[in-house]
Amino acid sequence: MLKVISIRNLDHYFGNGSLRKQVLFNINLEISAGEIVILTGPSGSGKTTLLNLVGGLRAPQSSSLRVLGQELCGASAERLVQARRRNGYIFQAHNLHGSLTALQNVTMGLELHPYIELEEIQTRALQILEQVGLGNRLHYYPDQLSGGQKQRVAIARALVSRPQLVLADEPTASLDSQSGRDVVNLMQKLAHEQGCTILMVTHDHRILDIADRIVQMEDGKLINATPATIS
Ligand SMILES: Nc1ncnc2c1ncn2[C@@H]1O[C@H](COP(=O)(O)OP(=O)(O)OP(=O)(O)O)[C@@H](O)[C@H]1O
Repeated sequence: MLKVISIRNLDHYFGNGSLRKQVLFNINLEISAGEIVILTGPSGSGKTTLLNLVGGLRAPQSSSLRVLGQELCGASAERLVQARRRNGYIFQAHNLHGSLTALQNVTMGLELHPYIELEEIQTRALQILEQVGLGNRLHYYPDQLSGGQKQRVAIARALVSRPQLVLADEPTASLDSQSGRDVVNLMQKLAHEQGCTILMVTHDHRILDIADRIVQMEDGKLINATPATIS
């Protein structure tokens, strides 16, 4: 099966000289198309660093990190930007633009894709906002939406370009348990419909069941990679 993510012997360091500190140690991980993988572990264990490397938000320093067939180790800044644009991102703090409506925030997710016609952009944005249950909130600004609704806009924005890979960092952290559950159910449903792969960092034990596989990190190392059903 096609490997969407393939990481071999990956180390990562922050800082220089005497401040240089290793935060990832010999990471090996493969994720197949359509898998939902949760990355969990204690604070400071390196989860966000790994997610950011996979997303091209940081440059990998050594060994091999292939995402959607492209090697990111040694890639130019321009190649990393291109790699970033192919993925969908969902963050804890949703990162919506406060001065744009729900609809405008979602269309922005498509405007980076110059080959998609304006009319198609509008159609897809309306359709996905309907799918996330916000068809009646299209012209609301983030301030006028609840935490869960904002996060649903963020999901719509991440998925509207139908990316093959979605990276999510603590997408439920700011939500109450019901909203958190709704948000991950929605991610799971849309990902299955679109056939996309999800790599999600979370501390939230209430949502581990949506994963096909749970990967545990500790002190910069992967300590297991169990099927979700066993955990
Ligand atoms: N920009 C940076 N510069 C220097 N050190 C960093 C930087 N970002 C992270 N670190 C260090 O790297 C280690 C891993 O951090 P990371 O944020 O990846 O952990 P995490 O598992 O995602 O933690 P949390 O669950 O608290 O978000 C920590 O020791 C952290 O202090």
